[in-house]
Amino acid sequence: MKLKNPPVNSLSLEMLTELVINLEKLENDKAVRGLVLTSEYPGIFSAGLDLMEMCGRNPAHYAEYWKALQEFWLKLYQSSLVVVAAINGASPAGGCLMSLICDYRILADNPKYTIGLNETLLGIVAPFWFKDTMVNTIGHRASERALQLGLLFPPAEALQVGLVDQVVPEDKLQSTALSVMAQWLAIPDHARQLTKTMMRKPTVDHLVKQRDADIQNFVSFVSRDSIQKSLQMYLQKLRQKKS
Ligand SMILES: CCCCCCCCCCCC/C=C/CC(=O)SCCNC(=O)CCNC(=O)[C@H](O)C(C)(C)COP(=O)(O)OP(=O)(O)OC[C@H]1O[C@@H](n2cnc3c(N)ncnc32)[C@H](O)[C@@H]1OP(=O)(O)O
Repeated sequence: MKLKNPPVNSLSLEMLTELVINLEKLENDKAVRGLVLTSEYPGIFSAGLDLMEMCGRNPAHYAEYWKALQEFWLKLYQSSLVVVAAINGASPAGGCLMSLICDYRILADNPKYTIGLNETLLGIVAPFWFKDTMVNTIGHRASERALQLGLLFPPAEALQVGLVDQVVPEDKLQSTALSVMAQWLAIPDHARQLTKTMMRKPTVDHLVKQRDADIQNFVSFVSRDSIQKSLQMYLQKLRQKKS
């Protein structure tokens, strides 16, 4: 599955909705057992959540957006398919989250392709289920440091901390993803799927139990004037970077 939402594959409401529909289709197709997630645009895997969905909108929109993000996370995290992320570009915040919910992550070796949950740099806070997903991957101490500092790791550091499973030359990314997929598909589906469910259930239950409260938290947090100002300033900085 190729992410395709120019210019930076930000996770807009429309993109999240399409991703969920496509995932459902693949899950229901008996001929499909695995999925490689990559970007149509080498250089950018995904810029994460679409900041335009979080700026200057009304509470009903924020609630709808957050619910769609939760839905996407729940679908992909619980997918019965083998999901391999072939990360061919920068992967900040929601882009990193999307990689973390796959079963295996391969990052192309390019110093520009940084990955991490950098929310604090925007003056916002990674919600508990982003944090849980990261802790499940790299452990508590490394997550605490990475989350507080909003670290974006270049490939060698991402590998060292365990945020990705493999770093490979850019031209070997897709072939490596296919050989990793073959290795995972050699395991009987039912045994692998039950194991995945068992490993992920506590994290899934944590969100499912608090879904509505989490939406309310997001809506009231993002509606604050101070948060709106931080997000606007961040967007301005991104735009000024060009000039
Ligand atoms: C008690 C505690 C209570 C806690 C309650 C918690 C409640 C929840 C809190 C809220 C949590 C919200 C979580 C958010 C997670 C996120 O994902 S936020 C998004 C973070 N993303 C980023 O920081 C990435 C920003 N982008 C970049 O760094 C770069 O764009 C790039 C490296 C991806 C690509 O660089 P480059 O190729 O040079 O492109 P640019 O010129 O920078 O960008 C082109 C174009 O795209 C726009 N853009 C970039 N990113 C985004 C984005 N994420 N959303 C929307 N738009 C984006 C950028 O502004 C440019 O636009 P223009 O062409 O200038 O118009």
